[in-house]
Order: sequence, then structure tokens, then C-alpha cells
Amino acid sequence: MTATRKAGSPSPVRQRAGEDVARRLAAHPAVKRANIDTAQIYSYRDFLSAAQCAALVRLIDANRRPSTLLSENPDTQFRTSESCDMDRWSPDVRPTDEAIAELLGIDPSNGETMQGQRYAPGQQFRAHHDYFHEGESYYEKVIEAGGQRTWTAMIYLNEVEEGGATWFPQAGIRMAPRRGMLLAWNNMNPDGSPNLATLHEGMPVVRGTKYIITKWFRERSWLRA
Ligand SMILES: O=C(O)CCC(=O)C(=O)O
Ligand SMILES: [Fe+2]
Repeated sequence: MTATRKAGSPSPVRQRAGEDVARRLAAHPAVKRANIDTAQIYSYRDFLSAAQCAALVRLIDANRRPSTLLSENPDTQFRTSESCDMDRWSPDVRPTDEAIAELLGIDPSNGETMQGQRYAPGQQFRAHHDYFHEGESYYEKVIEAGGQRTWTAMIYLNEVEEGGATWFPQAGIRMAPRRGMLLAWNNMNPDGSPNLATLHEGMPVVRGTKYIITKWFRERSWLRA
């Protein structure tokens, strides 16, 4: 694989989304950019308080079901966690949901439903891209509502005794879960085409349980009027 290989088409709208959000994050005193230039990856250490994290963990425990994948995958071990949708209008969810959109400066309606994820020991989410792959059978359908995914935001809700790091093998970044820490990255290149270097995985939990929330943003409004 060469660095010039393209994973999809460029887009002025997604180029703008990359620039606008990056400018906003760069101006935020609590946000740090990872020291790499192949991808835009940012962290914010204490984005949520311990109490906010605990409340979201309780919601995940109450609503979890096996996680799913968009494309059929013969590897049954690809994503073995449990997930739940977090109702954006619920008073327990709305402040966090809106705070993420506000931090990134993205219209909340571009955000998909926030998901909670829970990984028990041995559970993982193998290396994948969050963007939609052009040419996949699901592509036309998912693009209809909101278009391509641009930014991902993720928040760790607890500390994990061992394992469960988020690893970007191509970018060379590995983040250990830390309660309250938010990670955000642009899934696109500067020209708005999908960025192969955003490949990432949720490594297997070894000891403890890992709780996170994940929020994916689209290039247009995802909510239907
Ligand atoms: O569990 C992780 O650290 C990564 C989760 C992830 O990649 C996702 O939910 O898209
Ligand atoms: Fe992901």
C-alpha cells in the first residue's frame, strides 16, 4: 500500500468540515493534537466529570445488546462488544451529546445517534475505518441520509485494568482508556477524501470492563425533518 493510494473521492464540503473543526480545536486550551501529520487526531483529558461518566455507564449497562457491523464479515470475532443507542432527547444524554457537537462546532443534526459500547475481557473491535467505503453494497443507502462520515468523537467512561487501548496502527498512536477523556479525529484527508491512516482498533480488554461512547458525524444533516 502506498501513501498516495486513495480510498475514495475528494469533496469540498468535507474539506471544509476538516478545516473548520481543526481550527476550532486548535483554539481550545484543553485540546491537544497528536504529534503526527498523516491524520488529525485530538484528545481532551477531562471532557466529562466522574459523575457524568458513571451515569452514562449505568445507561449502557441497562440497555446493552450485541454490537453490529454495516458490512457482512466472515470474522465472527471482528466486533464482539455490546452497544446501545443513546436517546439524544433524553435529559441523561442530551447535555453530553450537545457538548460534543459544540466542542467540534458541528451542527448537532449532523451527528448520528450517540452509541454506548461495553467490552468485557476478551472483547474487541478489530481494525476498521469509521468512514463508509465507496463500492460497498451498503454505500448508496447510508449516503442517502446525511452523506459520508467526517469526524468521530469517542469518550472513555472508566479506567480499564488491562488492555482496551484504542490503536491507530498506521498513524502510530495508541491511547489507553482514561475516565472522562475524549478522543476526536477527522476520518478524511485535507481534500475531503477518506483517510486510510485513520485505521483504528479497540484492542481486546484483558482485565476489567471498558465503557465508551462513540459519536459519528456526517457531512450533512442526518436527522430527518
Ligand atoms: O473501542 C475503541 O477504542 C474504538 C471504538 C471504535 O472504533 C468505534 O466505536 O468506532
Ligand atoms: Fe471506529
